[in-house]
Amino acid sequence: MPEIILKNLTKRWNGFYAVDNLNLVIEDNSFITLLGPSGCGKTTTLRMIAGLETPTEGSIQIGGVTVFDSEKGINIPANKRKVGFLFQNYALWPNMTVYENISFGLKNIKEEMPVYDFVIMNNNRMIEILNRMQEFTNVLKDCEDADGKLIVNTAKLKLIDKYQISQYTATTLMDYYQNKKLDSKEIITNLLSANNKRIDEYKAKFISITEDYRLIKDGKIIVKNRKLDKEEIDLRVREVSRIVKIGMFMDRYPNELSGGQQQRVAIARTLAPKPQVLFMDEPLSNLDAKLRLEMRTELQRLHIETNSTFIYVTHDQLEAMTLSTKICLLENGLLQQYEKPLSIYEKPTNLFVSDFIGTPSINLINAHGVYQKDVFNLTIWDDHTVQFIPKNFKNYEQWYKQSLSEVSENMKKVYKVEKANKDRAFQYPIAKITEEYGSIKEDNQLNEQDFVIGVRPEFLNINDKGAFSGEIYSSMPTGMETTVRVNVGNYLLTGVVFGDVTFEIGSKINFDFDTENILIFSRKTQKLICKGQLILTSEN
Ligand SMILES: Nc1ncnc2c1ncn2[C@@H]1O[C@H](COP(=O)(O)OP(=O)(O)OP(=O)(O)O)[C@@H](O)[C@H]1O
Repeated sequence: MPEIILKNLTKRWNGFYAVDNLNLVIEDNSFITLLGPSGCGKTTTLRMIAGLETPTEGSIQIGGVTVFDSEKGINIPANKRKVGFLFQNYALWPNMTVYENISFGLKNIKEEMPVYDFVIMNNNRMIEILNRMQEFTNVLKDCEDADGKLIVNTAKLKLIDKYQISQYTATTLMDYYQNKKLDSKEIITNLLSANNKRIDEYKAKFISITEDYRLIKDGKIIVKNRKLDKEEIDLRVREVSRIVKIGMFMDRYPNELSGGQQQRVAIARTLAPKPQVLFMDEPLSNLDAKLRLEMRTELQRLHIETNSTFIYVTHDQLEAMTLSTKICLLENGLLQQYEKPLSIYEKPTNLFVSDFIGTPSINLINAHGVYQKDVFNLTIWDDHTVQFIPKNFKNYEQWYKQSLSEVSENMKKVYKVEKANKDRAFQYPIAKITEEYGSIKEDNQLNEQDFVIGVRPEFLNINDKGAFSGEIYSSMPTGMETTVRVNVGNYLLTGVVFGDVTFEIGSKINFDFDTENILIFSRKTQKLICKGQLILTSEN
């Protein structure tokens, strides 16, 4: 499956940048989620790659083929990009059976394709099956009722499923069985001679046949602009139905299926034409919570089984975390981070990413202080003096200079053209019991001594020996874990305690951060500086 390369991809509507200079390499066989809050440009990005939206600038390559290039004037339409779509409103045709819903699109395909000999292919397949006579009769015997009568539909499905054959081949095999003409030796001899006759006819026309039944002439695979054969259509329908486990519903109408089953049919319909890339725009958002979870598992399996590249749009960070090989996190049309889910969770590049990823959200704490002798000496929560000891990090001055210059580079870009939507910094949340007004520093007053500490809830370690003290503000046990909020002065911290634990509201507790996984960001540039440890030095 192909690699997708986006270069300087931009979509602009007048002064509004929906997607701004996006550069991305989507590796073969990956499962990418485009993630971000509402309006950040996810759907626009997906639609541009798929060919449903024309970018303003940039280029798109799919599998080495340039499908869009604003400078070279290339724009291959969506139906020629070999891509499949699955949207949240998957609308199956109500007047068609499941089989017809899946096969309908296949009947309309007409393109250059190799020519196969399905007669020889099916004869050989039947020979293989009949050579294992005992197994074959056992399969059919399993489908007899108490009176020894074959239940035809069940038997057909069983054969299709077990031997991965089409319904036509299954019918022929059942005819042999039901008419008691099951002298396998004789049938095999007849099938072989029919094959030899066809091969001789080909030879007379200087045509030979490959192991996978494609025809060859003058050393070249014969290719024809043709429609799919009914045998090919049936094999494809059966193959995709097996993958999404709907083989038994082929004759039902959509209104005779549950929501999850309908969604599976929609997936099968999308997979049937073998798209190079599968685009999914919030395909699970219409399903209830339980079904969503089930379908997530199905999608993960589907990705492995089909070996395709999946591009998935969601605003649900949990869905992105659990499904993707990589997350492409967008905000306000700009790429924030493109990495494996856990790397994003553990090392978010900036405050926006740290806050967007993770449930419950990360605790963000404003800090002020100086960097001396490889350590940050800081004041947090108005009156606590703490030390942040960085892990594998040196030379903050240099880091700050570099980070500031990168930000001002971006600013230059921002002001070069009018970007109506690019003039605000991310307003990160600081949890407090009561809101204060007028105390928030303006961006232009911030400097290299302003920081934000980030603590994931699982690193809040409530224990008697903890150096910090606080009070339980709320406690929400789920059985498996308890989400607890602790207040320190006017500030609130969220923690997750694993196991069946409860806390009394209002009780005094001690805590610390017993880990090297605490994050420190620059408040001025909002970028991650490094990870490290946070220890209390004194509390006034
Ligand atoms: N045709 C259009 N004309 C003008 N602006 C548009 C148009 N289509 C989309 N936008 C704007 O572009 C921005 C990005 O839209 P997009 O649909 O890509 O967001 P999204 O991240 O998919 O959001 P959601 O999760 O809400 O679907 C939005 O602010 C939207 O209002």
